[in-house]
Amino acid sequence: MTGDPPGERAIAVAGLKVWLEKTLIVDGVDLDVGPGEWVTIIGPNGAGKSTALRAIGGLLPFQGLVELNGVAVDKLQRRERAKTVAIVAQSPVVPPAMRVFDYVLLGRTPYVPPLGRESGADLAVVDDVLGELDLRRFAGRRLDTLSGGERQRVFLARALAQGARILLLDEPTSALDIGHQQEVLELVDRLRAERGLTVLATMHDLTTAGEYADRMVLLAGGTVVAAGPPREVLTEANLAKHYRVRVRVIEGDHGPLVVPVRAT
Ligand SMILES: Nc1ncnc2c1ncn2[C@@H]1O[C@H](COP(=O)(O)OP(=O)(O)OP(=O)(O)O)[C@@H](O)[C@H]1O
Repeated sequence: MTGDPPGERAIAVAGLKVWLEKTLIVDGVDLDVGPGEWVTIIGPNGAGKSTALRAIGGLLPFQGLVELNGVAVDKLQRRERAKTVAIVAQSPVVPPAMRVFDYVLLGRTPYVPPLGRESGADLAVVDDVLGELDLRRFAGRRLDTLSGGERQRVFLARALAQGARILLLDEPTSALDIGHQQEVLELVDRLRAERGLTVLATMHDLTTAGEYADRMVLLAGGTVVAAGPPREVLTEANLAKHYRVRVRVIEGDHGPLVVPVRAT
């Protein structure tokens, strides 16, 4: 249950084009994500996944339509946008000496009045989020003393403290071992259910991506070349064509298992 009106789309993208340094990187992408849904964008290196995600989050200029909860992202003021959508970047730049609590508190910036300070309510939100993500014991620790998995949870905590219902995750598990990958993805999935979050992610591990996504979008050369439930996207033919690899796709308990096989 998300509390959203039925039939609404949390994210609607049509004809999205993004140029970087005069090069067309995202070339006419269409995609929709329903409230409470988890959609994952996959595709080979350089396909344009991060660029598309950043444009959808309003961080890059683009051509085409991007609506978040029915409002064009480029029409949202910065603060309103931050209350609507939270982005966890692939490798967020963090001040290394900053303490975990202060970093997560940055998520409350859109709620702090100009020239004002965070309220007691903001501090309480941060404390709640730290509790929910099992991070209270790290509240006073410097960010540069955390392990990769702990740091990834802190990035998520900051995004959650923002109070946005749409979460954009750019390779949320790339630096993590399989145990921590699972931990972070389970956490996102639980929060999605409990808070009615909508998730649009990019991921490289195809089997894991397929286990958590309701639907997938395969991007290659800046365009959508396949979209649908994991079973329809993660096919041997699609992966051979767009990743130039030989794989076996085996039916697993929670979706297709993608196993690379030697060419010779
Ligand atoms: N500032 C830039 N100027 C020109 N080209 C850029 C710029 N930034 C990125 N690119 C190019 O845009 C293309 C898409 O990059 P993007 O990071 O969106 O791909 P990706 O699918 O997320 O890749 P990866 O899986 O490697 O993270 C790449 O070829 C990259 O070199």
